[in-house]
Amino acid sequence: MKANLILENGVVFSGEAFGYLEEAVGEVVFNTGMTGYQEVLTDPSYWGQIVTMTYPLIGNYGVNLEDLESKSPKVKGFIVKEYCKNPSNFRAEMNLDSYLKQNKIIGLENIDTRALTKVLRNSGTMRGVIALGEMNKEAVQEKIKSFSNVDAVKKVTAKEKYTVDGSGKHVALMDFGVKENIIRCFKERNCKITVLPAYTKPEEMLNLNPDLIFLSNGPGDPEDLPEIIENIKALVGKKPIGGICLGHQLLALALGGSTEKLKFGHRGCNHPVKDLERNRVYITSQNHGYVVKEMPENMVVTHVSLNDGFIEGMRSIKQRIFSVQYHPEASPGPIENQYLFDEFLNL
Ligand SMILES: NC(=O)CC[C@H](N)C(=O)O
Repeated sequence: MKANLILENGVVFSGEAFGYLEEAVGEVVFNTGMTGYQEVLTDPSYWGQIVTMTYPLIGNYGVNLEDLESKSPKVKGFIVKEYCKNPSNFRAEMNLDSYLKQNKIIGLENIDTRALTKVLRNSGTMRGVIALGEMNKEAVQEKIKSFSNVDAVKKVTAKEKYTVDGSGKHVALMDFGVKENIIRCFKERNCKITVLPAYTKPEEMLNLNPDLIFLSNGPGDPEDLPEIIENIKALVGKKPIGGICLGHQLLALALGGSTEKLKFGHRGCNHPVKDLERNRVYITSQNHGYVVKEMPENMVVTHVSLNDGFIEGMRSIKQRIFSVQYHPEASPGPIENQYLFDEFLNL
């Protein structure tokens, strides 16, 4: 079925719909990973976003039900140059089309994803609509204007607290839309993990008497979460705190720093980052549209992006706080950054 991606600035890309045939509106972003589409689809940080992959053939190893970062796909729509109809892999349980159909997510193929990516890089991330058939300009603008992602964290956080058993250190993990592999990485280190809903009060966190408070990744703009920022302020100095991505941004805001929106974000598994403490460069997995702009007082920068120089990590030895903007848990991407989970636990 013919379908169009219509961007906020009026640019239209025509292709064919696959997956679940229902119109979608969201923020259009690109991911430069060559592989890892299952992990991208199910990463809750993509809530509210239509993701386009720059790699031209997606779906060739199919979909299994093991490599998921949450129970279901979280993207609003998925755009590819070509999706593979006949995957070949011993773990494949279905193809991408069936997976998207089952989960009510629209796909769009035969799009010149390189041209689309160039538009987003030149003009910046913008909202867009995947429309089935024609849609007039007014209707598009109407849909785009009414789109909001401020409640994203509420939609993806755990509804209730739950525990993952372990005999080692106790991690109280605030779930803003946590990726499963973060939990797996703590599990591999024998941790007991208590996963708590995003709006859990600081007293309840402290009553657990954890060894580490951990702030997860998650969707949306960190500045849309003032109540959570206040809750984090009440935890600072009382327990060691670690954070990844949204967790890192919220920590920066709670400590008096600021964040800003990047022109087109960092999304992919091939982003070079320099660890300034080790004087080494690592290739990292990333998915962020916001970044820490002004550092909080008393925090030092530990990691920087070698693509554009933005802050990728920060630490306070005195307050036992350490957080990174990128994804040391990988999934998808290189696993060489998982040493940071030991650093979180060393806090
Ligand atoms: N992966 C994340 O936690 C993303 C954080 C935030 N939503 C951003 O886009 O910057």
